[in-house]
Amino acid sequence: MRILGIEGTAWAASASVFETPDPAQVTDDDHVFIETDAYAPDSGGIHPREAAEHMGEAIPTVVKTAIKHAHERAGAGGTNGSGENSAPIDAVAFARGPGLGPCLRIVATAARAVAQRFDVPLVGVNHMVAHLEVGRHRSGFDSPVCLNASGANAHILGYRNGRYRVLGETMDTGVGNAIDKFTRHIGWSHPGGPKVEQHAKDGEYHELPYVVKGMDFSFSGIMSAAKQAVDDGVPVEDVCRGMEETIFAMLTEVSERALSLTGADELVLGGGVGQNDRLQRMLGEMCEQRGAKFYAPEHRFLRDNAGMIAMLGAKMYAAGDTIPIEDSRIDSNFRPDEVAVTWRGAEESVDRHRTADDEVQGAEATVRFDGDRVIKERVPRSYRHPTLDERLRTERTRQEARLTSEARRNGVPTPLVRDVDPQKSRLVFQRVGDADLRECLSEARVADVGRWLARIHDAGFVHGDPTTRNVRVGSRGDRADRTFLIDFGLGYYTRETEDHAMDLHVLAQSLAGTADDPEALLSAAEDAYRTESDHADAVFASLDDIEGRGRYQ
Ligand SMILES: C[C@@H](O)[C@H](NC(=O)OP(=O)(O)OC[C@H]1O[C@@H](n2cnc3c(N)ncnc32)[C@H](O)[C@@H]1O)C(=O)O
Ligand SMILES: Nc1ncnc2c1ncn2[C@@H]1O[C@H](COP(=O)(O)OP(=O)(O)OP(=O)(O)O)[C@@H](O)[C@H]1O
Ligand SMILES: [Fe+2]
Repeated sequence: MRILGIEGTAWAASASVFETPDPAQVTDDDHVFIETDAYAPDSGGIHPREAAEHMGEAIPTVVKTAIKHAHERAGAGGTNGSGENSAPIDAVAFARGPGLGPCLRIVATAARAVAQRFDVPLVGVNHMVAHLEVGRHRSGFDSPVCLNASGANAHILGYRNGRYRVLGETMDTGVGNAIDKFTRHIGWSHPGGPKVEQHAKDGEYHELPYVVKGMDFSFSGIMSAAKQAVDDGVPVEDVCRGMEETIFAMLTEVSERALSLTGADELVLGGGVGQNDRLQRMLGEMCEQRGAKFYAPEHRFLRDNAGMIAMLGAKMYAAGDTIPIEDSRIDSNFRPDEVAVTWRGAEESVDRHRTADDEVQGAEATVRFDGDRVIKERVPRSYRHPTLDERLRTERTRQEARLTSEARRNGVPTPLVRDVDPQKSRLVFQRVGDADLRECLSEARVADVGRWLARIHDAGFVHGDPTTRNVRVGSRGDRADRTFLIDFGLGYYTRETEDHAMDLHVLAQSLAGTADDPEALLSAAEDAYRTESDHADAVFASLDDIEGRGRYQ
């Protein structure tokens, strides 16, 4: 099978030829040819009009080069015969979105023209799914969690029941764009990522805000603080180092959380920021320490490139997932979780249960069971800078002790705190429940969670990570069947409705990531929240806002 791929969502005018005997798996006979013409702005960031002008000029040329290459391959014994008029390809795959509308239109027009010329089918590819499928394909992993760290995006995805679920994502800008905005502020040319990497090598760690909420994260506070630090005279190398240490530790932490939540033991990386060596080393180290496998594709497959479009195009074409020309319009806000994944079996899922014994490795702590006591220790994470690591562990341990008790005082079942030692990042709790909620989901239990969240919000704080693994259910330590909230380490005091809504959003994401029928469960939680809360309308308005926010402008 030979597929022509075309990419041009923002800066890379790129065409490729992907040839494979079996699109379902990586083989020694896979052949990838990529021709890219990059747009580099003279000043500032990417200008949509200039980018589109670049696409208009460069796409026809790179496509021509790729077609010539396909003809050569076909002549060299390919499956489609040779000669100017016979089709040297089986299908044309193009990036349908997300991306800049004017650029996408040029790509789609070129793809339609080539498909018509050779009378072959058209395949419309989601660029973000391509960023993750290229890693999955080349790693040979079965069912990895995927971290996409690209310019306009940042999210962590897992496959379940025919869709890629967004387990966590940025609450504001993409990770590359955040870095590029900082470098623009200090007058460095676009793209800024590689320059930050270079300067960080000579820098000392400078502390910046660290913002993780469940598996979501935010960059805006870090970026304002980074700009301010440079304006205040902190050496730029130190700020670059601080940015890398902070941002990449956040991405590594959420990746570890996603592995822990889903029980997966494979991680793949995608996106242009994935070329950063420090990010790759942090992810590699985290995976090694938890016994998971990590794969990062070569740089030419990480940054935007048509190779990944053709590779996913081949899988889709083999699954019969082609589109008629009249349905091939672009979608500049195309989300990865909108894609019906036709090329993978519904039974494959990142969703494996761990067998329970007397020790559990959580996302950030080791939990030991000792009779009716639970000893939770936040073990150092060597991938993090030691100063940041120490700060996070002590702060979270203190906060967890405080908020677990405060929730209890507000009528929310939580374990009793028997001992706390912030220096050693160690807590001793009463053991509660018989199982994690994720193993025995029911509407009544999820409704309890909605009710408990409303109570703590009315009391002026959030849980910060209300996933189905941070709820214990059962009768241990009590007579009746009860639903306990645990793991308040990411909680904090706040009366902002947006922070309260984030708790509900994290719960929704975790249900989508672990339940077969998340909608009914989520409604149960939301109904209970509505009944219990003093300010439900404002919280739900804010939740709509969070969930409707476009990430791809
Ligand atoms: C929608 C699509 O157009 C968009 N593409 C995109 O953002 O290009 P990509 O090639 O995936 O990523 C580019 C970003 O990657 C950053 N980057 C490149 N090399 C880097 C490095 N060594 N360290 C950190 N960032 C780096 C650049 O600064 C830039 O922000 C996306 O995938 O979000
Ligand atoms: N008090 C408790 N009683 C019973 N089981 C507990 C208790 N505390 C923790 N556990 C068990 O240990 C697991 C990990 O605990 P916890 O969530 O506190 O750690 P963590 O490292 O923060 O995990 P994560 O961030 O992945 O949720 C829980 O999912 C639960 O199964
Ligand atoms: Fe990209």
